Amino acid sequence: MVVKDGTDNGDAARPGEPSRRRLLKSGLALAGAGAALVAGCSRGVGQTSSAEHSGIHQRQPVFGAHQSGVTTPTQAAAIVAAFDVVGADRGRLARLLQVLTRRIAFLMEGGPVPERDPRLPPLDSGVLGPDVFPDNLTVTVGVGASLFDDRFGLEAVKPRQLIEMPASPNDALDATWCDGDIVLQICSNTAETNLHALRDLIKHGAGLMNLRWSMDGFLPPHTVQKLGKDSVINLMGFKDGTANPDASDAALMDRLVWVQPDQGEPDWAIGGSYQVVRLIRNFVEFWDRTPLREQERIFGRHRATGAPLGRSHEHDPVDFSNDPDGRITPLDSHIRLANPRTPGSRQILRRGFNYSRGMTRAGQLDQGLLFVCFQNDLDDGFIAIQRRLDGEPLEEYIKPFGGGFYFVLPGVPGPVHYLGQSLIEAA
Ligand SMILES: C=CC1=C(C)c2cc3[nH]c(cc4nc(cc5[nH]c(cc1n2)c(C)c5CCC(=O)O)C(CCC(=O)O)=C4C)c(C)c3C=C
Ligand SMILES: [Fe+2]
Repeated sequence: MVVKDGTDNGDAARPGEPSRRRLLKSGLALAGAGAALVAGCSRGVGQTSSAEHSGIHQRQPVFGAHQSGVTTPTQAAAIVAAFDVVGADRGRLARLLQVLTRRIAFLMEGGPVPERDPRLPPLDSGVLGPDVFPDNLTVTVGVGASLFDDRFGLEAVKPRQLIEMPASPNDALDATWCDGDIVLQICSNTAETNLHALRDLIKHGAGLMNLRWSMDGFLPPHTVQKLGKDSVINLMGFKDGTANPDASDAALMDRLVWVQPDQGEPDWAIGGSYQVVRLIRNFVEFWDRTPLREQERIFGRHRATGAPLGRSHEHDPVDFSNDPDGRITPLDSHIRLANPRTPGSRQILRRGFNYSRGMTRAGQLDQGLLFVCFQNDLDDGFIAIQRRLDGEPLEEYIKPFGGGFYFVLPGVPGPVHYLGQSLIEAA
């Protein structure tokens, strides 16, 4: 069967896809795949096939007040990719946002890939096979400060605190790894699903956006998807995320993460969030030669348990009031500077990943942290925390070299809308 699909290669954009018909079809396809798996092997009650076990059918919501991928429990794999918009035409920018919405909806919902005339390029890269499974995919779209320069007439509707990421004293920022008009945070259960999504979005965005930089991230699979408990293990061997605010608490997320009507932000931005991405190299060979006690004093937590120094369990409360001189937890430890537990110190929602990309020319491992965090107040959130961290002992072991500040667009209310529609219509 040859089906003509609305790709960006000459066909009109169709915001709001996938259609009900496609959803029904994909549901049938998934049901069929499940039946085939059940039929294909004899399993006892309670046993699951490897496909079911791997969560390929897991699906996150496409529509809602907020985009998925911010408060969603962290997936095991990620790509953060930044793009520059081609040209200086607001109509084309709207078209790009429509195309992205349509493709992201398809990729997150999954379904069979239509065949088409083999004289044309195939509709899909094929790297996942003939059916696209959702695999817990989220694609979260943010915009950088550069989108609000004079190209698209959006200057007057820029989020109040959105600026290009300034360099902190320990940074060695490389411009080719920084900023971008648009950022896509692609997360799912597997690196393959993310690569497939990125290739699809690059293909359909061709002529409308160009890739600027891209970084793959991962987490140890056994540390993710423990509902409500977000700590994972970073490449310095420490539990990361322990003190994160509870992302399943909607009222707390409204207070800390999602932009609210009383914040003086443009109306279109309500329901969005400020996102910070930092590409931070870890000098892991040097770290691995550092005594454990020193490592623990640098972070202010025990490595094996994640417990605060002097305590036994990861989620034991942190209390600096009985340790004013830093005898237990050094005053310049990472957690004490990041969150001194004084009135006015504000929490952020961290959602980072590890990265590893081989070795440097100097023969060292090139590993680090793809740091990501969200907040509804950038000045009181990341910027205030980073200022307190400037000069911390951890700096001897890390070197931030890229990333950016972005604004995550509000969610898409339903199938007839598209990402960033409120922004385009506010201009
Ligand atoms: C400016 C924000 C932060 C940057 C940049 C950052 C880099 C960074 N962090 C770790 C490892 C850990 N961080 C931990 C806690 C922690 N980190 C930040 C902020 C930044 N970290 C905050 C706000 C907190 C929470 C503090 C608290 O409330 O107690 C921890 C401890 C465990 C945890 O709570 O997550 C670790 C470990 C690395 C390796 C790193 C850069 C490479
Ligand atoms: Fe940290």
